[in-house]
Amino acid sequence: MLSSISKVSARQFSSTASSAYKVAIAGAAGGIGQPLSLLMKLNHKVTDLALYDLRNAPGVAADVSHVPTNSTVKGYGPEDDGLAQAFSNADVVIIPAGVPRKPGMTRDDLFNTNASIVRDLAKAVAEYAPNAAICVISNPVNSTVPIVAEVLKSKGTYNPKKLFGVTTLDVLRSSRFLSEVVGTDPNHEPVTVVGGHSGITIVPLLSQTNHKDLPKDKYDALVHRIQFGGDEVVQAKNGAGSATLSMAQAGARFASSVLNGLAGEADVVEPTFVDSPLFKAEGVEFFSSPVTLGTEGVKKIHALGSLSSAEEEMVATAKETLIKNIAKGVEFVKANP
Ligand SMILES: NC(=O)C1=CN([C@@H]2O[C@H](COP(=O)(O)OP(=O)(O)OC[C@H]3O[C@@H](n4cnc5c(N)ncnc54)[C@H](O)[C@@H]3O)[C@@H](O)[C@H]2O)C=CC1
Ligand SMILES: O=C([O-])CC(=O)C(=O)O
Repeated sequence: MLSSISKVSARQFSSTASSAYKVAIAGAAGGIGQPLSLLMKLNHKVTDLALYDLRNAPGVAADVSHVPTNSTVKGYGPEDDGLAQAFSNADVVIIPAGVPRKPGMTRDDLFNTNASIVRDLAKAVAEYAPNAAICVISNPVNSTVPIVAEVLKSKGTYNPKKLFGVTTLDVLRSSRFLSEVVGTDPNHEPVTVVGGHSGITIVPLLSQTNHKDLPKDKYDALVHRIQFGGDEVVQAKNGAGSATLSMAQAGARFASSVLNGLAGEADVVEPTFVDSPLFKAEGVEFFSSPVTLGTEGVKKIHALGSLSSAEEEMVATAKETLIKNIAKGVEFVKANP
């Protein structure tokens, strides 16, 4: 029997439903964008792949287009209404556009540059692809997702069921790092990760795995590694950027799950950062938890389930930070519409 992770991986490239989708990627020539474009080219549900970037998207498109799957690939730059052409009629828009971290920076340090990039791309989605499911990769995700929501609200096209912050890399890392600690196959170690996508807002629910009794030192080190896994890559790349290849796999898995949901497949569940009722009463407008994906986007937002006391504490801390990160995004759009 396939484990849940294997099932998700097997479905990433499959075409079980009769479906034909246009996927647009903004930032397609970047470190994430290029391998993500390749992985989306391998997805048989994608029939039209539109690659947009400020530079070099036509080159990436020409390259990827030689892969023999049943889709057309076109690359667009900002000239000749390229953004309109790339986004128009897209079913899914994936946004990895923006600058990555260098050593010593937090994701929040990217806000000043990436906020306006994401705001402007959100305006284009509102205009050219108002029905698209939007997958936001650009950091800081805890703020860029509220930025997109705020722009879409101002344009009257906000659909909370179709806006997703991509937190899948935290899920992949959790499986991998847990399997390293316990000496198992990561394919058999699904881990639910909730909260947000930065440091202490990343909360892995290890008490819901088969390894809830890890010794405290191992547990603490594992949680820290999951929360700060991004830093490991930033430091190893030593100024040349952050995670790109593992992020491309995470982004492709998430976007493929969105497509599987749109195609009507059953039981497609991924943790993702969405407009969520879970802690709205406490002022937390967006929160990541497992979400069932369906034909209209979000079908069901799942509650967190039972938590250990350590997890309860981490969720409480995450909520405090998230409230601030979300407000920062909302205020940015209000001040800079
Ligand atoms: N959500 C997550 O888990 C993760 C998010 N990230 C974030 O993804 C973003 C991209 O990272 P990389 O691909 O490594 O960066 P990169 O610098 O290699 O690529 C970014 C691309 O975006 C393009 N770009 C910039 N402004 C644009 C605009 N207005 N329209 C279209 N394209 C534009 C650039 O030309 C470049 O090709 C960063 O913000 C990074 O922090 C990275 C890893 C994981
Ligand atoms: O660490 C970063 O800046 C990139 C990122 O979000 C990750 O790798 O999780």
